[in-house]
Amino acid sequence: MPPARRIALTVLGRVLPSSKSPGQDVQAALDVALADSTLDPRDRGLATELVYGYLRLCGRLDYILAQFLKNPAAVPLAVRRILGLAAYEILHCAKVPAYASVDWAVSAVRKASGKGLSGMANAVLRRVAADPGAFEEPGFYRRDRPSEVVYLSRAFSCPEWIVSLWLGACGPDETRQHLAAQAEPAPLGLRVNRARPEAKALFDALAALPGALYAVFPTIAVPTGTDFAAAGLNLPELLASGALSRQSAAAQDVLYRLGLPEWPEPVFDACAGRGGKTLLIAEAGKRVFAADMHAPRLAGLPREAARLGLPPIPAFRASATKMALAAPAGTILLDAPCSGLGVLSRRPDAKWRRQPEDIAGLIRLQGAMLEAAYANLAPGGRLVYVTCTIHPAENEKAIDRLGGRHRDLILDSEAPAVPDPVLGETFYGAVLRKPGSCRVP
Ligand SMILES: C[S@@+](CC[C@H](N)C(=O)[O-])C[C@H]1O[C@@H](n2cnc3c(N)ncnc32)[C@H](O)[C@@H]1O
Repeated sequence: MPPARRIALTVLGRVLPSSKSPGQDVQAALDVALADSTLDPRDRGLATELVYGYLRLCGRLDYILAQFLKNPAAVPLAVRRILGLAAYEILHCAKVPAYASVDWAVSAVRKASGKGLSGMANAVLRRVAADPGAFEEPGFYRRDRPSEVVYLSRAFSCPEWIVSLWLGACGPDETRQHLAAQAEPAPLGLRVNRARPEAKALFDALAALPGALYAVFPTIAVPTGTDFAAAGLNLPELLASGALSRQSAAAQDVLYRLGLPEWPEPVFDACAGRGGKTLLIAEAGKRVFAADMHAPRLAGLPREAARLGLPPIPAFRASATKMALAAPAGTILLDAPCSGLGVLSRRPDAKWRRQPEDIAGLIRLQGAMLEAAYANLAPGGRLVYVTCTIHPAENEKAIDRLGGRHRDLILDSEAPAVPDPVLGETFYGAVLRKPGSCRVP
């Protein structure tokens, strides 16, 4: 089997949940598989595209293939995955000729399960390749007159429980926008290091890239696959020198929508993870310190601060549910662990790995964090709550519950979890205030 497909199938086997495993995080599984391999850069790119593309669309691909199989349930899982990956290539990888996808997949099926199924694989994939336009027709997914939830789930490759949740929470129009966004690749988000003197010139050059989707200083979004070299920009060098960082544009945008420049200092980023938002806040000229429950996630922060030419950022391991700040913070940022349903275009594994029963535990954790943060907030201080999900119980209702317990809490502003057709990702945020005036040093 060609190496990029072999790696992609191995990674998918580790990421998608099974009776034996809840499935691994896609980027972690891909990093391990690529580190073990000797793939050239082109094949690494292809393996990455196949893994992410398949995860985005596998619900829809399974449905398509099932229409051409006599008894889909009888086809072994390994064979279904090979067919699904080849169907993804045929329908979505313009650079790979369909005959090449059919060839490798038929040989792989023969190797995995014998000659009988390879004939079936050949026939099915040729039928998929014969009329790709048929799968763009809504009627293809409605032949048996399914419910709206089942139809949307098939056509947009999204589990039924998420479709139902969104229909109930935001109605049919917004649901379709969220569904369309999660079925497309997320753009490449970039953050210009505004602490650098050349920041404005670099921003202007990036904003002028053909196809640039979003450019509001210091944030840029461009389609994946944008040719930076053609515009005279050396992306690896700009990243290595600290002039630029990769960061989802929607993740940056939510902080500005929540009034970042006005947040009182110092800012305590209590769920800093690898420090994406911590570093943005530091680049914006704010004093910031950071914590996370998982120490290894914080390990790269000193290196990142040095890359960006920032002073060292104090960081420590701590649970935000047991916050005990020695000195009060002007702003406490809770970029809370959540179900991630707003960033499925970037993390498509989450829709297959998350289960509806996970939500109750997340709501409890978010509630405990909000409670602890509010208790640690100085009078006049801000509590900024952010999630990357589209789930009212983790968003507005989490704030309502906190407000129900603390009648003095003031809701300063809110960034609702509405669809973003340009950036393809949805964040929620709220800025809460404790009465009084902020007198933090
Ligand atoms: C949404 S991610 C943060 C992403 C990060 N702020 C960024 O911009 O890159 C949520 C983070 O919460 C952390 N976390 C989970 N439970 C926690 C807890 N009880 N206390 C503090 N952090 C926690 C996770 O380790 C994870 O890094």
